[in-house]
Amino acid sequence: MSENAFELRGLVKRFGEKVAVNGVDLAVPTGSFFGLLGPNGAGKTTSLSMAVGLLRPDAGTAYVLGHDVWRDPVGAKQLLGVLPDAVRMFDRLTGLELLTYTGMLRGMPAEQIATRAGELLDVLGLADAGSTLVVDYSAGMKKKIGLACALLHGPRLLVLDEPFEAVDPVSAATIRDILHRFVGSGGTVIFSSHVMEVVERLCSHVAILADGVIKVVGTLDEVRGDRPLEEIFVEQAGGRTSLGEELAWLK
Ligand SMILES: Nc1ncnc2c1ncn2[C@@H]1O[C@H](COP(=O)(O)OP(=O)(O)OP(=O)(O)O)[C@@H](O)[C@H]1O
Repeated sequence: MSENAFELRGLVKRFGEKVAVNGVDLAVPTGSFFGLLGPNGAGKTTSLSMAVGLLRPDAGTAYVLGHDVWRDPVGAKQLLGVLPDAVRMFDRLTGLELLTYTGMLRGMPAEQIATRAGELLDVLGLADAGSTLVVDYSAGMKKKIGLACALLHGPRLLVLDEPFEAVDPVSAATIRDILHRFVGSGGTVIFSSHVMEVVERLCSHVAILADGVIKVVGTLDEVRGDRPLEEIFVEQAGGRTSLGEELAWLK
């Protein structure tokens, strides 16, 4: 097995004049719980979208357990579970229908789809919402059904864009348990987040992305040293903009 579950080499993406991602290199060791941090607009979603085959890069390559995502998409995607950011789902389906459809697209046997879909809906607290249209789900429920879709086929690498955003604390604890079990069984997780506590609590490795480049990367202990992770983040992300006279009227 490849030493790195996930490898990005020289990823670049421009939108017109804007260079959103400016040569991202990242190696995610197999079995790691990897947090990708960065301020708003840093290029996290753009990098992860290119890395999982959802957005074509202008340059660079992405490998999932040795499979080139763009040259061998079938090989890569069999091993990959993805929770995209703005979850683009077929939301006129119920939760159960969406899982069933996802399983069929994956070529899974009907019986296996039914068993796993039922278990996922149960564990994620969506059993009662199994017959509700996804379009009528709350933001947190959409996140959870997106995660269920990512897990259904039993991937070996999970790439999750802000999986804890909008999720209540009980569900967040369940998701943490699921991800811990996944990593414990040899899987690899990479997720983006703005929440330092979540990253410090969960991650073995961390990278900070700002202005479309990786500023710092390593094990959690290597990156934070003896300082709070938030301090490193603020430093790498360009520091705080302090208020002068601006918004003085906001009294
Ligand atoms: N489709 C697009 N068209 C034009 N510009 C885009 C597009 N997608 C992203 N961008 C720009 O690329 C930059 C990086 O955006 P991206 O969504 O990757 O950031 P992010 O780190 O995920 O931010 P956030 O934490 O706010 O979700 C931003 O300046 C954004 O405006």
